[in-house]
Amino acid sequence: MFRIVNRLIQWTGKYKRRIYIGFVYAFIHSIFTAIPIMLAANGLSSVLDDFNGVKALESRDIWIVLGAMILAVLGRYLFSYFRAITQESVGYEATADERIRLGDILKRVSLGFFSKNNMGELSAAATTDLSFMEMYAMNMVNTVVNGYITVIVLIMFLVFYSPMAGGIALAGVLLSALFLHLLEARSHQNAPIHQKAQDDMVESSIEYLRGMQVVKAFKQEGVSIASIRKAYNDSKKINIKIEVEYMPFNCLHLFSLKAASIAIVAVAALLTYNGSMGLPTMLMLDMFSFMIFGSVEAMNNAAHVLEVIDATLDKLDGIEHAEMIDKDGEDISLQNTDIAFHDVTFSYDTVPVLRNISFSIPQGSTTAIVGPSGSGKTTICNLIARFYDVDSGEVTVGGEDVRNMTCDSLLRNISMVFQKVYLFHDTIENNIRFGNPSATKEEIIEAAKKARCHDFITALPDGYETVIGEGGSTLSGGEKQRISIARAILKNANIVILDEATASIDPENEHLIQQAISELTIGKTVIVIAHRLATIEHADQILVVDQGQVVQKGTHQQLVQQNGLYRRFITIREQAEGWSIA
Ligand SMILES: Nc1ncnc2c1ncn2[C@@H]1O[C@H](COP(=O)(O)OP(=O)(O)OP(=O)(O)O)[C@@H](O)[C@H]1O
Repeated sequence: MFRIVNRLIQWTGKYKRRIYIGFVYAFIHSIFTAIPIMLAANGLSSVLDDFNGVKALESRDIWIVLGAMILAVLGRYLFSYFRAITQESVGYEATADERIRLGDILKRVSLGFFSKNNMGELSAAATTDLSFMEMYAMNMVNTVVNGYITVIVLIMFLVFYSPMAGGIALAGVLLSALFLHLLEARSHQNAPIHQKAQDDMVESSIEYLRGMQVVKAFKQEGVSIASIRKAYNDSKKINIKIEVEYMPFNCLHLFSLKAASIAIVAVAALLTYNGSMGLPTMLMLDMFSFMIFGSVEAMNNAAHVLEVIDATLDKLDGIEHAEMIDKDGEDISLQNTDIAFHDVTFSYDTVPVLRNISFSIPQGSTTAIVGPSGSGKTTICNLIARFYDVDSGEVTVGGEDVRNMTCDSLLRNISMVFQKVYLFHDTIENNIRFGNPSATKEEIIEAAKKARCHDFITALPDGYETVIGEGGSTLSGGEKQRISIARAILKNANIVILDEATASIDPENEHLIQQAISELTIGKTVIVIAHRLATIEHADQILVVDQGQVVQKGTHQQLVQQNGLYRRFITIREQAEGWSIA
């Protein structure tokens, strides 16, 4: 238990000093807890002396005892307050820092990390797991360390009056600690299972909500509900299993403390009966016996919670030690935006996706990448942005190997417009501002105008302040696309990577999107995964990709002369768009 508490304290990093100061306050608080009982016993002793005619009780003595008791009680609450304000907020502050740290790390790991790690697990780490830490971390430090500080201080007082009673109290605490240790061992096995059940619950809930449209369209509520129900059921089962398994240890832990209380009362009574202890001391020991273990009784709950915290810290450690793709990168300012692939080979796992690819894209030119689905077009774009690292060969931007650069310094130069637009659950203004956090409102409106979205935004009741539903669900596909282009226009990076929409958009929207893209790409180095004939035809260079290789390279005029994949591809597109090769 103390190992985990220590780990927890180390996790709080720069705040741990406040935790240690809190321990000192807890120690003083415990002394003030014992003092009123001693004073009450002293007062009672004086009353008895007066009653027995040994020494007359003076009113001054009564006032001194009463005053000291009031001061001790005030001292107790004061130090309890000091401890709380010093320690309690550490959990919230350390958790907030951890969330920011996780965000930074996740931004800098390879995208492969997200395929290898379960999304439910990652989401739970940043949400439910950290909320659990937020709520319980300091609570546990208080329960365990401050609890034992209180019990040790009270045992010391007890030993002062009766070594035997003190010995019994110590034996009770040690015995209860043994049962707690056994409970902890069980908990250690159950905590990861408990956490996995939690992660599965988060994962299936996210999956269910994400897939709601498909679920409804295919009337398959039953199928998706089955997996969510299984996750909830598993979580219920593990919680019941934990309760049942812990019951005997909980009982033994409490029994050993209660038995020690009773034994202290019995010993005190016996010593008083023998005449070796006065009545006031006996009453004081009785009072101690009822309150001494109060601070350690709740330790059984702490044992389990600490095991869950331990498993959570393991998980956070795993994320924190994830390899950052740019850990050796430097902040480099590019002199130009020429892009080149030199004999690049890449695989997501072991199966090669790109094989020995070489090409170059001069600054300011437009390159269209075409090819069948799954041929590797998106992968090429992902390598330019260094979402992954190549297996062999080299990708250079502005003559620099992208592996020499930090993600931030590389991505400063790149704007990406994805086919699948993601808008945050925030105002339209903030969604556009994402392209440049320091942009003024005027610059945002300017970008929105260029992206042809100003008119529809101002027609909304809250205009730029309109909060977009999660994933942009309150806007049409074309509107979302234009907002994402406004975001990229605002970023004003010199390289634009564009994944042209394949989904059919109505002609009016398509026209507006094309105008927005023209504004975005003026004077830039453009790489476009192209589907529209007009885009392909007007590109300065076309790369035809097939099965992970660049099989043809040239302008439209050059490639249509060749009897290759490009010609077949264009014929199919012409049929789809009703064109013919000139
Ligand atoms: N994250 C990933 N993990 C593993 N394999 C992947 C991943 N992304 C893509 N692939 C595989 O790599 C290959 C190339 O995919 P890529 O997305 O680059 O093709 P594409 O030409 O862009 O396809 P499309 O036109 O359908 O978008 C495909 O076989 C795909 O299944």
